[in-house]
Amino acid sequence: MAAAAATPGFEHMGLDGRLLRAVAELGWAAPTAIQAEAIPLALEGRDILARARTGSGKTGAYGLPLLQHLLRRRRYETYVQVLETWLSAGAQDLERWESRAGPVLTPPDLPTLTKAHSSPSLAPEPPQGPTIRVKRNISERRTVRKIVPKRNKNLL
Ligand SMILES: Nc1ncnc2c1ncn2[C@@H]1O[C@H](COP(=O)(O)OP(=O)(O)OP(=O)(O)O)[C@@H](O)[C@H]1O
Repeated sequence: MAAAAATPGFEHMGLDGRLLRAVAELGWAAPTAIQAEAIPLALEGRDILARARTGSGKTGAYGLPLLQHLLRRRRYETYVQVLETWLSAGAQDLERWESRAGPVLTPPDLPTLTKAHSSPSLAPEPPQGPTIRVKRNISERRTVRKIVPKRNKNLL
């Protein structure tokens, strides 16, 4: 698709660097006419009704702003969306679901959502080691902790 004559490059549109790299990899040196008009307006959040002939680059005209919007979404929104997808899919096994969705959710050159391990595990508790009792002396201003192994509990 030929770019519009004298059209500034994609880099002047405020597109995310990752999209600029993708566009360069596609060999798109400059936006087509419909892209040059539509992308800046779409990035501003304006509603657009556009018409251009087939093969004129309309897909990029709406696709690039759409991708930019998705890339800029806050992590929390993405997290909620991932959870909703997971729940609606009815997957029983989070690990299996992640192994399927992981490559889609976190392409190698995008910032990743790291998995948190703070939730309680459903796996049976591992055998406990020696019991350690903690005694706090709350009568003092500073909390004093005494850690006394069970075998020395007679010291308490
Ligand atoms: N800025 C650009 N520079 C060079 N090539 C481009 C550019 N934008 C799109 N193209 C290429 O032009 C071709 C046609 O683009 P595209 O399919 O987006 O057009 P379209 O207007 O959406 O077509 P249709 O009306 O058939 O849906 C594709 O091969 C696409 O990769």
